[in-house]
Amino acid sequence: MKNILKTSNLNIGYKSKKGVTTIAKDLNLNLGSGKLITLIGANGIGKSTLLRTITGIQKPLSGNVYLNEKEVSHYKPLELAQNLSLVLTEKLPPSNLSVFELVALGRQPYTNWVDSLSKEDVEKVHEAMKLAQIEHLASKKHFEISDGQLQKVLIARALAQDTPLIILDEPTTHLDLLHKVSLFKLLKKLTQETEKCILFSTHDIDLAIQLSDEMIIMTPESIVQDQPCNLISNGSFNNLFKDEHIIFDAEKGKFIVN
Ligand SMILES: Nc1ncnc2c1ncn2[C@@H]1O[C@H](COP(=O)(O)OP(=O)(O)OP(=O)(O)O)[C@@H](O)[C@H]1O
Repeated sequence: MKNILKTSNLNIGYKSKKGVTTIAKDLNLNLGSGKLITLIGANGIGKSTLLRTITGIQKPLSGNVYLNEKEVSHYKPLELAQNLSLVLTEKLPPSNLSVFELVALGRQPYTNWVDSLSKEDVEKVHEAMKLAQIEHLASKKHFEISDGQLQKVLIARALAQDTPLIILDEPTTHLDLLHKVSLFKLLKKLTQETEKCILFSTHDIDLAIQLSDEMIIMTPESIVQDQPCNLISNGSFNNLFKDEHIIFDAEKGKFIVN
C-alpha cells in the first residue's frame, strides 16, 4: 500500500477578527492507496472543515498536509486537479449539459473543452460512466436526472479526472437505503479495482462500519483512524454521541435506541 495523503500535527479551524476558533488539533492521518475510508462525526463537529483543509481549499491553522509527499499548498491548480478530485454536495448551477458532457468536464485537467477531447479522453469518460453504472444516462440532460443519479454522475466525473485520491463530502445524502448501499459498494469496488484511495464523510454509520476499510471518527475529545473492528473493540463509537437515548451495541456493531 502506498501512502497518498498524510497530515502532520494538523490544526484546523477558522481565523476572524474576533480571534481563532480551533475545530480540531494534532491530526496525524494517513490515506493509503486502495482504501475506502469514511469520515464520521456528529453535526457541526468539523468534517467539512477537515475535508476543505486537506484538499487545500482552506488553510490549516498550523501543521501540514502532504499529498504524494508534497505540501498540498505548493501544488499549482492544474497539477492538484491531476492528483485529487473533490465531489461536494452543493448543487451544480443549472445547465443544458448532457450527462456525457458533465462527466467529460472531469477531463479538463488534461484538455480544454469537450470539443477538444482526444480519443483517450473519450475512452476515459466512457470507462468512468461504466464504472459508475450510468452509461444509460449518457444523453440525458442535467435537468432530467434525479439527485441520486446526479451523485453518481459527479462520481463518474471524479473517476474521469483519474486521480489517485477522490474525496467526497456526504455523497449518500440524497439516496434511499438501496441506493446508499449500492453507492457504498460501488466506491468499495472502485478502490479494490483501481487502487485509488476514496475518502468520504457520511452519517450512515452502520453502512460505514460494514463496508469501510478504515474509519476516521471525530469527537470533541479526539480524532481516531483505524479499521472498524478495532474501533468497535476499543470503544471509540461510545463517544460519538453523548446522549442517553442512543448507545452503541458493540456485539451488533451498530447504534441502538435506548
Ligand atoms: N466559515 C466559517 N467560519 C467560522 N466557523 C465556521 C465556518 N464554517 C463552519 N464553521 C463552524 O465550524 C464547525 C464545523 O463545521 P463543519 O461544517 O466542518 O461540520 P460538519 O461536521 O461537516 O457538520 P455537518 O455534519 O452538519 O455537515 C461548526 O461549528 C461551524 O459552525
